[in-house]
Amino acid sequence: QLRPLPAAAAHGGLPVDLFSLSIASKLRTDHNSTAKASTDFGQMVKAAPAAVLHPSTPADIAALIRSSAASPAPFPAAPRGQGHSWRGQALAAGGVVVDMRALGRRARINVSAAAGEEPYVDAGGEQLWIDVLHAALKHGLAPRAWTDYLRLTVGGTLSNAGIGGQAFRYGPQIANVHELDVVTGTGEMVTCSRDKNADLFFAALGGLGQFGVITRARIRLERAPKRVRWVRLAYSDVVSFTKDQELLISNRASEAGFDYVEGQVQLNRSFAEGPKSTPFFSGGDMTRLAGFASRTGASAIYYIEAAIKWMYCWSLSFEPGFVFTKDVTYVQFLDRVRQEEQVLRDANPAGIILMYPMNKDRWDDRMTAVTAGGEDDDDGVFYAVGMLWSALSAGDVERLERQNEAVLGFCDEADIGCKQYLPHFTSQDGWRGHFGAKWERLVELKAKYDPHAILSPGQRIFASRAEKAGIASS
Ligand SMILES: Cc1cc2nc3c(=O)[nH]c(=O)nc-3n(C[C@H](O)[C@H](O)[C@H](O)COP(=O)(O)OP(=O)(O)OC[C@H]3O[C@@H](n4cnc5c(N)ncnc54)[C@H](O)[C@@H]3O)c2cc1C
Repeated sequence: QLRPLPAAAAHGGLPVDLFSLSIASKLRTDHNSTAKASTDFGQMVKAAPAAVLHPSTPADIAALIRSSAASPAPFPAAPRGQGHSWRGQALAAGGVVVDMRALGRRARINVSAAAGEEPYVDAGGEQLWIDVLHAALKHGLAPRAWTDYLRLTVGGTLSNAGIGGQAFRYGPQIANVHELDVVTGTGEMVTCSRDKNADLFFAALGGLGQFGVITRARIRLERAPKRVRWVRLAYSDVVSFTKDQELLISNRASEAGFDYVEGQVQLNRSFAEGPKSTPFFSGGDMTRLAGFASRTGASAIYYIEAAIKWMYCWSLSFEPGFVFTKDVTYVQFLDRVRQEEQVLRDANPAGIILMYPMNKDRWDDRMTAVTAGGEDDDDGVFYAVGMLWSALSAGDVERLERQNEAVLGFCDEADIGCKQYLPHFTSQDGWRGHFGAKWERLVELKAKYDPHAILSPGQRIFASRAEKAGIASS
């Protein structure tokens, strides 16, 4: 059952004059359109917008936002990419959801591969990473930093960070962007980069949609390998597993050809409950792994997943005989989660745990995204741990939420410097703690670029003027 998003629909509805603007024909108010924009991938919350905008150009988005900003009661507006959020981050209760994918009906991916110049791609914020990949590959090129799953939009992942197994080496996707076009919360269309309107550039990258709508990103490209060797190494103890992960992300190893390093934890019991084979592991491999798990009595089997351009001999401590390799095309490798997703959906497992080792120095601290660990951490390594649970039956959501809270509570008590990726808080104190030293700057930039708190209200970081008035009068 979907829960209504609390405290979000406090303003007085859309001003009628919005429908007299040039964008009127692009606003949909029918039930189908608003219902689709009322929830997201997580299906845990719902909040209906009054209308959905199908923009043809970034100027349409600017017109919408200007109209809100000029109204005596500004209404919320949220860009929606693929809606692959799960806490209502792309919803706009009573306001307008901007269906970014409508922009992509025009070809908005342009690759620049002039001889002697560093190649890049200009991609619309609404474009899917899989389409960016295919466009770049026509020139033998590809972006360097990926999410594991490619059917997410450029604007959606750049608003968070965009992490995957390449981040230890190249940083998250936000660290691989040269320039952005952004429509701010005052309806201005601004081009920004490290040298031009730099405060907006750094704010928007990892900015949870709070400072502007990203309508174009210039993304760094490099020559794409045709094939890669995809490797999985199995471990029965977590200490050897993490020691080897950290060895593989060290400079020495990455210079030796490792482009991608990720970890996966498979709970012992899931050998009985999970799929009998996967696109990577054959039925025979799974039987051997299940035997290994039961022989060692380990509560979990840990895999390092890596991609290398050539086979490399290294003093790793994986279980002898438990190295699995596959030679695949680069596209098969990057798009591997697509196939695995189907298998996992059919097998209906309760979830998977991923562990990505990261080098902190590949993250640019001027950007809004925050990372775990303190400045005094000597080794500069932190882990992104993804606990991807699915609720399969009634009561599961509450149970899983309690489980997540317990994990966060444990990290707190054990003083493990931990930050949420794709964060969710119900109070501003929670957000203040999340952003830490960046919070005051964030408040200043919000006042500059979205003074009426119009944008992406589903993140629930800043209250709109109407909400503040509601809070004051209640
Ligand atoms: C199956 C699945 C796999 C995933 N895999 C990964 C992964 O490997 N790595 C990773 O880092 N993350 C991953 N994620 C998380 C994902 O990156 C985020 O949920 C991301 O926001 C999804 O992009 P989207 O296009 O669906 O964004 P939406 O859910 O549509 O939007 C997310 C937020 O960004 C805002 N927004 C959307 N578009 C723009 C824009 N153009 N400009 C400014 N703000 C915008 C929205 O208003 C909202 O607040 C995954 C999520 C799912 C469901």
